[in-house]
Amino acid sequence: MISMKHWAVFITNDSNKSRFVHRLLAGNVPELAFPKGFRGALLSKLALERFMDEEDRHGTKIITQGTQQALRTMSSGEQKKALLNHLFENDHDFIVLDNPFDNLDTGSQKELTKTLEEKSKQTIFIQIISRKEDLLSFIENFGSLKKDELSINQTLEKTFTSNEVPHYVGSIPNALNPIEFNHDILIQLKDVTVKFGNKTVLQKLNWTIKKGEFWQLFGKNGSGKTTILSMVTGENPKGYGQNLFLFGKKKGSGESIWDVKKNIGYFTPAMTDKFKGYHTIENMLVSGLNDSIGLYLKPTESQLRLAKKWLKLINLWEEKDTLFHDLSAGQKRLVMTTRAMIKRPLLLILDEPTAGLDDASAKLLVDLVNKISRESDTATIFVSHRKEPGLDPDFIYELQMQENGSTGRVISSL
Ligand SMILES: Nc1ncnc2c1ncn2[C@@H]1O[C@H](COP(=O)(O)OP(=O)(O)OP(=O)(O)O)[C@@H](O)[C@H]1O
Repeated sequence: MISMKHWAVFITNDSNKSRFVHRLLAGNVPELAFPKGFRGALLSKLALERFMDEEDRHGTKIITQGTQQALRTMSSGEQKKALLNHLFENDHDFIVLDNPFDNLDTGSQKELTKTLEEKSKQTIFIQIISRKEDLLSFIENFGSLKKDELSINQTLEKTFTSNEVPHYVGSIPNALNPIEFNHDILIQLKDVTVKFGNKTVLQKLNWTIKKGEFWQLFGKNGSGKTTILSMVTGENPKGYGQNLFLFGKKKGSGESIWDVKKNIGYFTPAMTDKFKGYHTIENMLVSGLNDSIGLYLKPTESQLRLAKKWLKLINLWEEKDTLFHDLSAGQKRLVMTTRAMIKRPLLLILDEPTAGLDDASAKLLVDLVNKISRESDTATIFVSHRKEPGLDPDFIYELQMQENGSTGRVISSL
């Protein structure tokens, strides 16, 4: 009988995680002393992405056979549960859990913890982990991955080396061409309801976002956070015919999607993961001024001067010619947040910007967002399941799931 030795492998933004996971699944990590022929499976965002692609391209339902709904339209929690059930139904000796709690609300985290605890008697788990608070309590073997090198640590304490968080230098740079908007209210939802088929997802929501306000959008998996964001960005056709006002205009009153988008800076980590281009980080920043990903026009002197100010602020000026592709995950997030902010939009939307980051990088990003909110009159919506230590929003908009759709409530933290 094989002993149930579970592992946590701590990674930082410098670790070559995907190479390591690949080696693990191929049975190529002798440090863990797994028997030959041990069969492993992977619970990760990438694994989910593959199932979604398969469904999009060939209509093949593999992990959601019991339902009509497309995997891609499910909430993160629903997707993870579907994949985990699928993995448990098949015979595996070990399962690699790549940051399993990312994108999960606290209720779903507890539920997942319980399931994993139960299953830990039959299946070996290897938790790839970047936030200390996520450690599964039944794990007693620890390693850390620096670049490609796995070191085995005797104790948990030895696994964590403190990362110094540097401070930002200077203040948030001004806009090149400030956006003219002379009203106080940016976004207003009055009794907005959204249904998919028979299912009501949002029920009579009321939300007013004013200039300069800092909001955290909070709610369980499946409560409708992504849906409400797609109403705010004007992308969701379900906004037509409702009392939805975007930057002073009623949705459907002849405004184009670009009229709305020019006022918004948007970042979600999926943008980074999918971004395959080879651009310098300087060009990446400048492209944020044109709302494009690549850079199609030669940047002007004033655009380059502005990019320099931002790069100095985030301590990446020395790296201006580095390819975006070659940055660490934490640096990429800082660049993408800055890129979303460089035009000084009226509204900055950051959708789970800290998911998958280690503690030090998450803190760095949170500090930047607090600073942006303090020093500019851009309003911010920060979506996160975690109570991010140090995040300092003015208000929380909480979606509360009810039987007939989520309702919203405002919690002031002023
Ligand atoms: N196009 C669609 N068709 C059917 N159902 C949908 C569609 N889009 C979303 N839903 C459902 O609406 C609900 C809300 O989904 P949404 O993605 O907005 O939640 P969320 O709060 O963002 O979740 P998470 O935190 O897990 O990302 C979910 O139950 C989801 O399955």
